[in-house]
This record gives sequence, structure tokens and C-alpha cells, in this order.
Amino acid sequence: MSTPTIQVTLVQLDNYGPWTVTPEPRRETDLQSLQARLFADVSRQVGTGGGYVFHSRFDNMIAVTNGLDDEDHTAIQRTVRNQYPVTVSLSVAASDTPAAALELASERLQRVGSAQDSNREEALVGDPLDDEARTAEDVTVAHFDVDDFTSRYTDRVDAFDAHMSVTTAYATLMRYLYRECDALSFFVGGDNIVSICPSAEPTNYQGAIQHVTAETGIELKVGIGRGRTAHEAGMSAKHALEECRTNGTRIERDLATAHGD
Ligand SMILES: Nc1nc2c(ncn2[C@@H]2O[C@H](COP(=O)(O)OP(=O)(O)OP(=O)(O)O)[C@@H](O)[C@H]2O)c(=O)[nH]1
Repeated sequence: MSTPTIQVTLVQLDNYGPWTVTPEPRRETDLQSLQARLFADVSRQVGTGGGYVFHSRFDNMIAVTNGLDDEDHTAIQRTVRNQYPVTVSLSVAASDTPAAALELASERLQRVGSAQDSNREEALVGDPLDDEARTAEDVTVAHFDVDDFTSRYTDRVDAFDAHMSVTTAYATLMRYLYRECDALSFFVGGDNIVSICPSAEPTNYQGAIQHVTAETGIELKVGIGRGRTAHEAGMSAKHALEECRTNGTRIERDLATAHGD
């Protein structure tokens, strides 16, 4: 059987920086609205194929696209082109760790042109995985959640304090998992952080949770799931997180066949 392989797609807006100030600086709320709508559309399309996309910096989005082929990628570019005053370039790469796949995807896109090159429009580089090379364990998702965030923070401290607490925990976890385990972590709202972890080698979840508590005082729990796509692995992770809630545990794995949806 093939080694589990994660497929990542870097989504980058073409020549967006210059556009935001041409012919003069555009209203910030208009840019925010455009970015949010564009992310929502890309998310729906990637999600239909079983992938996950994270908004990252909005002008650069990071997607886990196991199961999405060339046609799916072209369809994303078409949707954006038909609905927005901007276009997107896409770079696909696969590797045994998420960090390595994203590094490769980034290098490929950098090679075909700068993010601010007016001649680079709708580049599509890299090759999606062949279906025969895919396995049921290609994607590992770890869904982290702050323990009792509502009673400890939301209902107790002011909203900005709660926001700072969760983003500090996020930054600490993100750095640890990237440096120690080659995983990519993203804040997805509320008190939730989704990490895309390597399937091919173990991830130190215990170490990550302990590190965040030692650095920030914030206690996390995590559900871990695997699947053929990000969606399958993510659903499996959500079920594992429910097990944490039921059992009062900090780490649960759902290695059984991924739940449908
Ligand atoms: N993106 C995302 N956000 C979620 C999810 N579940 C909860 N949230 C968000 O997280 C906030 C807190 O919810 P919970 O995590 O269930 O609440 P809690 O007080 O931490 O309780 P426990 O998680 O049981 O310890 C909610 O208001 C939502 O904004 C999820 O699966 N995905």
C-alpha cells in the first residue's frame, strides 16, 4: 500500500496588492466584504469535493484537497473569474507531511511568477494525486477545543479578553505543531483550532496540549480523525472530540471508518 500522502493547494489572488490601491486606495470594508465572500465561495467548492480550505491571510488561502482533481481546480478558478474583479492562481502539491506539501506548492507558484506580477493570471501548477495512489489514511485532522471556554471566558471576561486568550492559545499551538510535527494549524472560529497533521508519522498531541497550558494557562482537548479526504478525517475528529466531552478526557482518536457526514 502507498504511504499516506497529503495533498495541499495554495490559493493565491493574482496581483491583489496593486488592485487594492488602483486607481486609489479602496474602502477597507469593501475589501473585507470581497475577501469574506470569496472565501465562502472557495470553501463551498472545495468542500463539495471533500476538501477543507482555511482563509489564512485571505489573499492566500490554504486548502487540503485530497480527492480534488485538475477539473475541480479549474472550476474554482472559473467561479472566481466569473463573479469577482480578481482571479486566483492555484498550486497543488503532495507530500508525506502537510508542511512539506505546502512548501512545495509555494515554491511551484513562486517559480511561475510573483503574487504582484500583472502577467501571472490564473496559473494552475502541480499535479493532483492519482486516484490509485490515494489511501483511506491520507488525511489526519486534529480538532482542538478550549476546555469550558464558555464558562471560563465568554461568560466571565470581556469579549476582547476572550478573543486574546483564544488567539494566544492558537499562536502557541500553531508554532509548536509546525516546528515539532510538520503540522499546519488554523483557527476556525469560537474556541476551535483545526490542525492538519502528518499521517505517516506520530504527532505529539500530549506534548502540544501541555506546552499550550504551560505557556498560556489555557487547557485544550483534541479529537483526532483520519480519512481519505479532509472532510472524512474532520468528521471523524469531531466525533472523537465528542468522546472527550463524554469521557472527560483530553485526547481521543477515532480510527474507525470515517463517518459519512
Ligand atoms: N468552527 C467551529 N466552531 C465551533 C465548533 N463547535 C463549537 N464551535 C464554536 O465554539 C464556541 C464554544 O463552543 P464549545 O466549544 O462547544 O463550548 P465550551 O464552553 O468550550 O464547552 P466544551 O467544548 O464542552 O468544553 C461556540 O460558540 C462556537 O462558536 C465546531 O465544530 N467548529
